[in-house]
Amino acid sequence: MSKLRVAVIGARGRMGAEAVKAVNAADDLELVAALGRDDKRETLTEAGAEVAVELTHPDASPANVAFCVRHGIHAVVGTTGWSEERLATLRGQLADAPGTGVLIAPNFGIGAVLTMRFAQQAARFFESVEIVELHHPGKADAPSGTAVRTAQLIGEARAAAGLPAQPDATSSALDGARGADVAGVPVHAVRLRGLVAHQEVLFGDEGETFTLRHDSMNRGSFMPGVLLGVRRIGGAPGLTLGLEHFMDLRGLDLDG
Ligand SMILES: NC(=O)C1=CN([C@@H]2O[C@H](COP(=O)(O)OP(=O)(O)OC[C@H]3O[C@@H](n4cnc5c(N)ncnc54)[C@H](O)[C@@H]3O)[C@@H](O)[C@H]2O)C=CC1
Ligand SMILES: O=C(O)C1=N[C@H](C(=O)O)C[C@H](O)C1
Repeated sequence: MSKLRVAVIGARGRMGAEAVKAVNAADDLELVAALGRDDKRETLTEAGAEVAVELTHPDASPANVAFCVRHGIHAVVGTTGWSEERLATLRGQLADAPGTGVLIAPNFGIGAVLTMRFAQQAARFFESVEIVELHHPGKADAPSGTAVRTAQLIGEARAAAGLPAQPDATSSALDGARGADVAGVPVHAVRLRGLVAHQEVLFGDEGETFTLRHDSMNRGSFMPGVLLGVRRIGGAPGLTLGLEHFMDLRGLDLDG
């Protein structure tokens, strides 16, 4: 059986280095290119990459992915910062590249995907909800892509259930004290030496609170999700948003 030819873009970064190790350790995958910031994108085509894992910086990711799509290379993207505008541009690029697949996953951690799903399911039952994401101090963006996606999913679930905006009597606050408003959900970002990637979703209502927490203790935690994406993306043309689409979530279906 021939091996799937995989490239890693951002290969010398924290996540990219881990992805290089994971691809090298997989019997069914062959690492054909490992690109750093100064390498030409043409290295991907010269190496005959079939799938590229993209783990760079929000400012660099759209151009890297556009190159892949133009050359029929499937992309598994973990980089954050994919705004609606950037996604719309990518959808246009994919329309001209039938057969090419791009997975954009805010978080490759299985527990993080489940946290998002459970938060979506719990959202309609509580008056209040806030998100606290906690990361290493080297992280470029805030709030995290995972927190933004979680807040969007909660906001959609609250709207679908007809819930009003959350009550909040704050009339005097220092800038930032109530976090960033994402889809009506306050999101707070902590940056602390010693942390890797963590998130709490706090729900509250009369007399009770309910907290979902996920912790990635190391970047190896993301690799089963990266490899799942690499193996599945060739069979999923177009844009896939979120690793959950490649996971069997039967029994965790969203109703309504
Ligand atoms: N989806 C997920 O599960 C995860 C996503 N991430 C995201 O992945 C991205 C990278 O995170 P880290 O590895 O921690 O960052 P990092 O800063 O350690 O690594 C990024 C690497 O990309 C390189 N780079 C920048 N521009 C480039 C370009 N145009 N071409 C090739 N390489 C380029 C940098 O030189 C650096 O080596 C961030 O957006 C982060 O939020 C991080 C962890 C998990
Ligand atoms: O930069 C990180 O480290 C992480 N980035 C992703 C995000 O922004 O959600 C995923 C995870 O939180 C780790």
